[in-house]
Amino acid sequence: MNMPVVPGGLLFFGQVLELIRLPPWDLMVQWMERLGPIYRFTLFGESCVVVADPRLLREVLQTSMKAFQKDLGFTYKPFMPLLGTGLVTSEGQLWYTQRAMVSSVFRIEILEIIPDIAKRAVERLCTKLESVRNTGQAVEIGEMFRHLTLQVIAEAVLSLSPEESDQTFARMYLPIVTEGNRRTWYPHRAYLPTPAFWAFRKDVKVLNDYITSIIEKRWQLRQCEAKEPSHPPPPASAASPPHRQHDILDRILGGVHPKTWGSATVRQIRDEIKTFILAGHETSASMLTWALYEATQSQGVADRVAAEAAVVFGPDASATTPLPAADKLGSLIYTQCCLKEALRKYSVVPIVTRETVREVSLGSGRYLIPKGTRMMILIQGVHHRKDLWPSPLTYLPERFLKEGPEPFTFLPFIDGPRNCLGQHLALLETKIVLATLLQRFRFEAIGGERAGRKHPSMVPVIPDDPGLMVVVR
Ligand code: HEM
Repeated sequence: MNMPVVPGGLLFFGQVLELIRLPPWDLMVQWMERLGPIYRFTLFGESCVVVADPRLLREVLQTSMKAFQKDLGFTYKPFMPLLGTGLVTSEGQLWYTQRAMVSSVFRIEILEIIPDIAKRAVERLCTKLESVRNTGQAVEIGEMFRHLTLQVIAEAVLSLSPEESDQTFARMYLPIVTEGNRRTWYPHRAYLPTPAFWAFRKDVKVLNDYITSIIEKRWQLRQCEAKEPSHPPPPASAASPPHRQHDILDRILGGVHPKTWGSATVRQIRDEIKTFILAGHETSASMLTWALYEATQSQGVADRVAAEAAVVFGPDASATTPLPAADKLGSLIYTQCCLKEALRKYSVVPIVTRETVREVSLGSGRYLIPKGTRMMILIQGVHHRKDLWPSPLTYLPERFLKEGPEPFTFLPFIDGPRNCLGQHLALLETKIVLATLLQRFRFEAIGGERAGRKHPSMVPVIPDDPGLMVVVR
């Protein structure tokens, strides 16, 4: 393969012992600093190629993308019961059709309702924070952000109320995510018939039944509405929420022809919905957590966000102040830079993997990669390269005030045709939240230097236990 190889390692097992000691992506970045932006190592007898070079990544993610597929047997395996054949994990024609169907919903249509949903969610959080303000009581803000982002995505996708999101949905959903994370590091948990194994199966079934029932009832409701537009609304339920807006489910159902309606369509929509919710809340919560952490470390950053918020929301903005028009929200420029810099410095998703489906040559024939090779796109490596990002470990939101960045050098949402569908939603939602919080409160992180330490194994990357504890003033 004509590229540097990580030295040492055990026969067959390769570098596995080294990789479980440090956060593996931190170690891979150290290897990158020694060996360069493309190298390989061995894991359980398989060759893994790590890439952190923008030009080569353009080939992997764009120009030669057909030679690569998602690595379903490895990275995504523990989450397959949630992701199914949704957008993140589908391939070929199915991916193409589904992506075409929801692209404009995520890029344009849904963005109209996100600011109001985010505003309501952050106001609920402000009420909770008011109750601990100046008491000296510390709260774990990361957990609060996870609830907030789950409420936002659950309302945008299914019009769920915050209570349904926190109580019914979070209770069904979060144990599955927790077990999925455990299975990433202890894959045997997916095979041994322990109580956790059976609980996981039951949790997945309950969640599937719940979402299927919402989809089927909503479909029937839409059919009635189409036949009889003045039909009195049915009693409020998850299928017909009291304040049902034109949510993502409605927009997807609007594109389904009655002739194609059936259990296969329902299953596919169910997998898409589970995918949007999984892909769309922990990542955004992690970005918010790190951006807030950095604001606790620099009063200058916190004050600048607060000043920008005062201009955009009004100096005395409160729960009842309506949000300004969408174009004015675009003026939260520095706030957005803070979020982007958090994505760069902490690389919330530090790595994504692919597998070659045929032999492929990269770098104008310099590297010949055999079929079946695992490709590791080292996002954190690209974000921490000193030649691309001077002083890479320093948090400098101003970097994003300039033109750029150069293509394939800023990859929190990757790039190319399979880039993140929810990136605009995520940045819009979180800039409203961050600006509101820093305008109204001052936060102090407790725990000293430990507060900024990354959890060694969780993806998206979050602070290490006990999370980001803050006192509110
Ligand atoms: C800070 C927030 C987010 C980050 C860092 C993030 C990151 C990513 C990354 C790295 C990928 C590529 C995964 C791969 O290639 O294997 C991805 C794909 C995806 N993301 Fe996000 N994401 C975020 C928010 C969201 C939100 C809010 C949604 C909303 C539903 C979302 C939906 C998706 C979907 C559907 C895909 C698959 C796209 C495709 O393959 O066509 N993401 N995201």
